[in-house]
Amino acid sequence: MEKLLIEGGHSLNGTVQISGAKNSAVALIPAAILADTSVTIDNLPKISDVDILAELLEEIGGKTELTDDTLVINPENMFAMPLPNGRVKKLRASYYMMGAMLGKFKKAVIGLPGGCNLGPRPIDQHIKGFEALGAKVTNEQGAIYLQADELIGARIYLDVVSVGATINIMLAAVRAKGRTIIENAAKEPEIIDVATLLSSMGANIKGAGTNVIRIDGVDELHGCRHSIIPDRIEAGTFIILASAMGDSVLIDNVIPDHVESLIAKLREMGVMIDVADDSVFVRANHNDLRSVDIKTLVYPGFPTDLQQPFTSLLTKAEGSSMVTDTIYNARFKHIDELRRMGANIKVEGRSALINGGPKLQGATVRASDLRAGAALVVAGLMANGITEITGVEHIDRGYSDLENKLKGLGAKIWREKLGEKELSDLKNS
Ligand SMILES: CC(=O)N[C@H]1[C@@H](OP(=O)(O)OP(=O)(O)OC[C@H]2O[C@@H](n3ccc(=O)[nH]c3=O)[C@H](O)[C@@H]2O)O[C@H](CO)[C@@H](O)[C@@H]1O
Ligand SMILES: C=C(OP(=O)(O)O)C(=O)O
Repeated sequence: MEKLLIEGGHSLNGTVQISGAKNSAVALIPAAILADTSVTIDNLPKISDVDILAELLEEIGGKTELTDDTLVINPENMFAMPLPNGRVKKLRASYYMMGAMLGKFKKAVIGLPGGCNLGPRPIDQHIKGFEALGAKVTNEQGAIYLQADELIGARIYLDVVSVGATINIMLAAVRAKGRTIIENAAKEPEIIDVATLLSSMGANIKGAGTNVIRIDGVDELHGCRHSIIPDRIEAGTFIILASAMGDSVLIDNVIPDHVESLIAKLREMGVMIDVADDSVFVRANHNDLRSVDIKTLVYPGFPTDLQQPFTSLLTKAEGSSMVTDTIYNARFKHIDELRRMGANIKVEGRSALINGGPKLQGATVRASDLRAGAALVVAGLMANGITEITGVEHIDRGYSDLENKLKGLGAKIWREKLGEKELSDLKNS
């Protein structure tokens, strides 16, 4: 196990290239199960979620070849191998194995997913969708058993706007007989990316990116080549970092529309931002930031996945800011760690009240989840002195080459192995 060390207080300058989107990649890889021939996915981020999904495809008989940022998946010998335990528990997106295997084999056994611990993360809407398509679904000892004689298109209204349920139902429905209509669908850009890959494989999908998606099932899907969209959450994290510590930073390979809600809030805070076709240039005004309130919402609202790093930035803004997370009720595990660094933050229910101003101090802190890790990296770069961050494995789930990208901007950040005492303290904590 490793820790990240950051010497704070150095300003950031230069250009950073954004990688392909984690939340697309983790759906596109399982989607390849549905094809009869090889699928090639380009612009993959180098993250552990991608490695684990490729291993899961190997477990069910697939062949995968990862070179640089390209993954070739040969699904020809895949079979409906049950996956009740093991790797499926290590990430959230293993739930997409359910939709893809149900679509292809009409059956699947998949353990309940892992992923960031943000409070309850039920998958009832995924199951409601699979059942509407004709699958029998049971939950036995922490694994979901799915079985259908045939899948038949249906009209499905999602009670909760869910990214995962929208994509999972699409994955099963592309091979169902007849038309499926998903109403109250999620509209995140990653959903359009998955629909684009499935369409290149021969699927018939209309309306992805709106709240009504129509899918006409087809008998077979073939291989194709697809390049992943840029990661709007990684881009947003670097825009926040640049707003905190940048003199002038160009965040390149971005779709600026995807980060519009963030840019609007940063401009309210006094950050100077120029937007071009596929890049965002931040000229920070980082010693004179104004406080703002944010509320996380489904896309195109402010993304919950940027709430935690944004909270770190707000500790620098004079005055009181309120952060409300309407998507998850327990996405505040980073707050205790920020307090260790001297932040003045009170949590009440789904909101955090940040009294900004005093400079953070380096401390030893723990990343409890992926974006808590990002929040602590932002805080560490802002703080006086050295910050040590454990729980780096969470950060590695979703940020591609984070240290090198930051070093390229002038940050002092490095990685060390945990000593024996640190390991035993962690075990006992
Ligand atoms: C791998 C992936 O893409 N992860 C993203 C995905 O997670 P994930 O797909 O898990 O998130 P959802 O959009 O499904 O969840 C949104 C909300 O709906 C609730 N819900 C969801 C499904 C369900 O069946 N029942 C239910 O009640 C959840 O508890 C949550 O409160 O979207 C989240 C919201 O943008 C992001 O934070 C995650 O980064
Ligand atoms: C919550 C996240 O990831 P996951 O859904 O994979 O746990 C995230 O990317 O911020």
